[in-house]
Amino acid sequence: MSPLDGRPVVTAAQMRAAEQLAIERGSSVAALMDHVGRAVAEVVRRIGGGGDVLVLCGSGNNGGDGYVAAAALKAAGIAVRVAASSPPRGEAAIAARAGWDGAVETLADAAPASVLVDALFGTGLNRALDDAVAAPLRRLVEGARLSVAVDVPSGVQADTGEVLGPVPAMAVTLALGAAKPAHLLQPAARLCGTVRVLDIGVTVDSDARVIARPTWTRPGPDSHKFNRGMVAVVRGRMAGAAHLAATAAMHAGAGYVVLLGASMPEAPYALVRKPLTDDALDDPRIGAVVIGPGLGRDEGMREPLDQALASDRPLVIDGDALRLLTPERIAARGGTTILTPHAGEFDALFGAGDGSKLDRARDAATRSGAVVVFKGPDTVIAAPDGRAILAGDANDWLSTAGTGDVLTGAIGAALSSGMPALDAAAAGVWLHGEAARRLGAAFIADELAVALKHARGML
Ligand SMILES: NC(=O)C1=CN([C@@H]2O[C@H](COP(=O)(O)OP(=O)(O)OC[C@H]3O[C@@H](n4cnc5c(N)ncnc54)[C@H](OP(=O)(O)O)[C@@H]3O)[C@@H](O)[C@H]2O)[C@@H](O)CC1
Ligand SMILES: Nc1ncnc2c1ncn2[C@@H]1O[C@H](COP(=O)(O)OP(=O)(O)O)[C@@H](O)[C@H]1O
Ligand SMILES: [K+]
Repeated sequence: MSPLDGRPVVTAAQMRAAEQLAIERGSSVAALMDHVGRAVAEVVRRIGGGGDVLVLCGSGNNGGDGYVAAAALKAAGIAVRVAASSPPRGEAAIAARAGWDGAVETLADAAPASVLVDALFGTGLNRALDDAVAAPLRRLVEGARLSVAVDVPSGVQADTGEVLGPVPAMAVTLALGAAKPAHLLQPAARLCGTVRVLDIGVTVDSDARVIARPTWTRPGPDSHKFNRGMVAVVRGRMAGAAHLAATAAMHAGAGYVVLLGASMPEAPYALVRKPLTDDALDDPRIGAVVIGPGLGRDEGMREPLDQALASDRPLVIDGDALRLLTPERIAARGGTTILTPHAGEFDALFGAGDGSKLDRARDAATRSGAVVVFKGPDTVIAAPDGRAILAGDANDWLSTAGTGDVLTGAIGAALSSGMPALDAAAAGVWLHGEAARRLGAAFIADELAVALKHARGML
């Protein structure tokens, strides 16, 4: 469990609005900066192991935080130096600089220290780092035993997770007041190291949150196979993919899983096999229909897809099925739908588009009226009402064939248990991520499908 779990995720503009509200209620930029700088100093003192500290300060308020932190560290008896990229500009940052009574070195001349604090640029970064900043930053991070970024690593675009230039990876990032998208979205998230949210005395709220351990009830004395959740998986051209999704649904805890479009009994015998008929899809006990894994993109596959869309059952649509649809067609369906595209499927369905992965997922959810699980090394789950859930730090070993099919099955199991669509999508993503974390390295999708049961057992 990460300390970020369930925390709000805010953009730079939302953070500025929250800060503005705090200011209207009697605080000031200077007071907030003082609070932040002292809080940063306290963390650096605790994790710095008594080593000497070098604080790098930029021209904006991020730099202001750095000057306050340096003064507080010095007052606490720590050996600390400051180097700046350029002089402070805003009123609060100028006042913070005035509160630092030591020398200010240039970045080019500064020697490394055992602890580096990066307070060059935060949410105000508006262009790539110059070489004159990027090169010394890299040298000083490489020369430090521990590197700590204030708010975001300098060079990272807080809202989009883009990395503007050759930005070095930090060991720790202290997110001020709330997580920002860059703490979860790649490629920036990898450069943040361990992220901790520092309380800065500002109340933030957001309709975007970090994924958290789901609430997913365990079977009880009243449970039977149908009320645990019944999942129907539609088989297509590549039977293995539907099989993986079905196995995943079973190990995610569904009570009854049926593979539609298959008839011969074969192991696992717990998986029921039936022909795909309208009747089979309209079984009112079905809590989720899963279609798409290995379906095939040829015209012949439109018929089973049409059958699934016409059913009034909650639907999880993945893989090839996404290539045969349009957002308008999905929206016209009504009812509960979850889409699980990877980047290629997303672009094909919704267009390449601008904006962050979070913006694009939200836009896709609005257009399709569906919950969209935009997968990848980071996963963004968005609902048509604007709510979003971000999952970072996935196990990169998930980048192997069939793991998406496993995710689809896990989401199907959660949806069939009666969870609302956004919660079900998040529960599936969490379970999938946790199973992958437990498996470690070089696992295959078949093992991942089985390992879901260990993650499910934790809930
Ligand atoms: N608001 C508040 O109440 C509080 C905010 N807080 C803190 O403030 C941070 C946000 O501060 P901020 O908005 O001043 O922006 P910041 O990230 O310091 O840098 C912007 C400056 O850098 C410049 N610049 C940009 N890109 C550049 C580049 N590549 N290379 C070179 N220069 C570049 C740009 O100037 P320009 O050159 O564009 O005129 C601008 O002057 C936030 O992350 C948090 O740490 C806390 O103290 C709590 C209270
Ligand atoms: N580094 C990574 N690269 C690609 N996918 C990743 C990575 N880390 C995690 N994943 C996850 O692995 C799964 C891959 O799904 P997908 O691309 O649909 O595979 P398949 O179609 O073979 O089943 C998704 O859940 C995705 O979020
Ligand atoms: K920074």
